[in-house]
Amino acid sequence: MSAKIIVGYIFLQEEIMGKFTVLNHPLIQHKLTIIRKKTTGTNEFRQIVGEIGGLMVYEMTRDLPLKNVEIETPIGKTVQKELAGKKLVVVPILRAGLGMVEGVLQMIPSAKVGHIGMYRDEETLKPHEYFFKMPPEVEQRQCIIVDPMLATGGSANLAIGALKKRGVTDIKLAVLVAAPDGVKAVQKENPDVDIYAAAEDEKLMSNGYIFPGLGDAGDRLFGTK
Ligand SMILES: O=P(O)(O)OC[C@H]1O[C@H](OP(=O)(O)OP(=O)(O)O)[C@H](O)[C@@H]1O
Ligand SMILES: O=c1cc[nH]c(=O)[nH]1
Ligand SMILES: [Mg+2]
Repeated sequence: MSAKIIVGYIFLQEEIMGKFTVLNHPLIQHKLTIIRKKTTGTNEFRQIVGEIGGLMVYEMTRDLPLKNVEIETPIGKTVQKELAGKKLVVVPILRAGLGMVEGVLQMIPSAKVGHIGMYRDEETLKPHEYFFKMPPEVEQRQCIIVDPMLATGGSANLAIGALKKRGVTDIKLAVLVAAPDGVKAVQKENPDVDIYAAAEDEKLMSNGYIFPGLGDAGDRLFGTK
C-alpha cells in the first residue's frame, strides 16, 4: 500500500470511528482521583462529580459559534459577541448521570434538561430503558448526554438511539470514566457522536465493572449500598 493510500485509510477510519477525547485538564484529573478513592463519602463524591461535569462541559463547548450583537453599555454603543446556533439540552442517563447535571447547569444555566432512565441487568449487562422525557423541539437542539460511567457502552448506545428516534441529530457524550470496550462500542454504532471522558481506564472486568474505575457510580452518589 502506498503512503498516500495508508494516510487516506487512516483518515477514513477516523471518520468512521468518531472522535474520542480525554479531557486531561489538571483540575479534572485531581478531582477524579478524589472520587476514585474508596474512602470518599457520598457528600464529597456527589459534589465533585458535579464539579467535574461542569469543567468537562466548559472544555467541550470551546467551539460553540458566536455572533456579533450591538448592545449599549452605560457608556455607549458597542458590538460584542453572544452565543449563536443551537440551544443545548443536557441529558443525564438516570440515575448516575444526575450527579453531573448541577455542575453542567452552573456553566450553562439556560440549558434545558431531558431525562433518560436506564438500568443495566446485573446478569446480562444489557440496558433497559424505563423513562424518557425531553424538552419540546429537542430535535432542533444539541444534546449532551452525561453519565459518569461508559462500561460496555450498552446504556450510552441505547440512549443515543432513543434520541435519534426522536429526530435528534446533534449529540455529544460526556462520561467521567470510559472503558476501552465502551468507547469502541459507541464509536462503532454511533460514529457521528463525539465522546468526551475525564479518563480512559485499563479494562472492563467480566462482571461489567471498570478497572480501576470508581465502583458503582449510582450507589456512591445516592448512598444506596
Ligand atoms: O456501559 P454500560 O455497560 O451500559 O454501563 C454503564 C451504565 O451503568 C451505570 O448505570 P446503572 O445501570 O448502574 O444504573 P444506575 O445509574 O441507576 O445505578 C452507569 O451509570 C451507566 O449508565
Ligand atoms: O464500573 C462501573 C461500570 C458500570 N457502572 C458503574 O457504576 N460502574
Ligand atoms: Mg448503578
